[in-house]
Amino acid sequence: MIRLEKIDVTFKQDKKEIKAVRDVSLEVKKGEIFGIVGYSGAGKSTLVRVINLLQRPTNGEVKVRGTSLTKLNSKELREERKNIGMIFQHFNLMNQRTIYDNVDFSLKYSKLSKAARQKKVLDLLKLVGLEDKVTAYPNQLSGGQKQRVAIARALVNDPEILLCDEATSALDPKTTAQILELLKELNEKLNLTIVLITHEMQVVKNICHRVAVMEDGKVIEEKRTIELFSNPEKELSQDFIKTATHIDQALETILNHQVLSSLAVDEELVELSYVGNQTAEPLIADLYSKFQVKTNILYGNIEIIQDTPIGHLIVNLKGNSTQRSKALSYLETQQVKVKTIKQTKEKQIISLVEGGF
Ligand SMILES: Nc1ncnc2c1ncn2[C@@H]1O[C@H](COP(=O)(O)OP(=O)(O)OP(=O)(O)O)[C@@H](O)[C@H]1O
Repeated sequence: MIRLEKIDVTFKQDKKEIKAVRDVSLEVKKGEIFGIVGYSGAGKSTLVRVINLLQRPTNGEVKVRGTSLTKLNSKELREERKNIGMIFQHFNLMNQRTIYDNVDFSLKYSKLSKAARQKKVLDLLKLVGLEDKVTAYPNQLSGGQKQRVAIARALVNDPEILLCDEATSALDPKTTAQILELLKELNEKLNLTIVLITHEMQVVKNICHRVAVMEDGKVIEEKRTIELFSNPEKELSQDFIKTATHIDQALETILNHQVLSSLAVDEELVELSYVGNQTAEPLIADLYSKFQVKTNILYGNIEIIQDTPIGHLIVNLKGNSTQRSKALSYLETQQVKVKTIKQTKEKQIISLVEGGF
């Protein structure tokens, strides 16, 4: 549906060049929800605006349904853009007009009859759950409701593509979840292709099928969401995942907590992660029966991403170092990823004791 080929965007500012997007190639398939995630300044907004040529690339090709947008004249481009709706963080509604008029405005050049046009607007407002707000004004609506109006407006020309530029960033978590649910519904009902940019991995986790991670204008990792969550390769991706699974907060709490973080010589603090339907309990029971290693779970979290559970645990393993090492190897044979967070080196302690401490 969308193909970006070797896109560069360079801005010139006070004789300085800012390379906002560097050599990005991406493909988004029809009916897909594709996420672009990155910190502020990574180039996400610039890249998403390239898709409908709100931002012309300095180099590279933008193809939508096989058509090269950069080669179209302005009339052809206007026509092609009808196929691409867009919503923004701050909704961009016209405050002096009613909700009905805000949606209807985008049909200004449509060839629909008056009755068909009216039906279209009312149907869309119903689709986004605002049939009772037809005569209200934007400042009488909540943030979530305003975004619903913006979604209705973006869909008025029956586009196949919806671009979402930080569409939930101004909303509280509950409203964010409701808007994401609506986007998911529209994706399924209308087979709408959605490209969504965000700095929140939580958003990606909830609805994206695939995701690209951007840093410094480049796409540094791109894969299915489940794969990114189960096997993030780049450090930045790992950081993002930690914020979505809350494992970073858990670790901080544990490491700052004297009782939790102080380890005896036969203990080890370990992070375990696993994907799929296995649960941790039988494995943990195995660690005791097979290797006499006792496991104390300090934190546990299971995310369901596209119907697949992904588990993260922080555990304290207690046993002698040979037993612990065998237990960890065993976990790895069971497709559990193991990362030691903290251990007390026995040798160090022995040498301190021998040294008279
Ligand atoms: N019109 C412009 N002129 C000059 N520089 C720009 C322009 N638009 C964006 N930039 C710069 O390009 C870089 C990428 O900005 P962009 O807005 O695409 O990033 P982003 O990842 O969307 O960040 P944010 O979420 O904060 O908007 C930044 O350094 C920004 O300052």
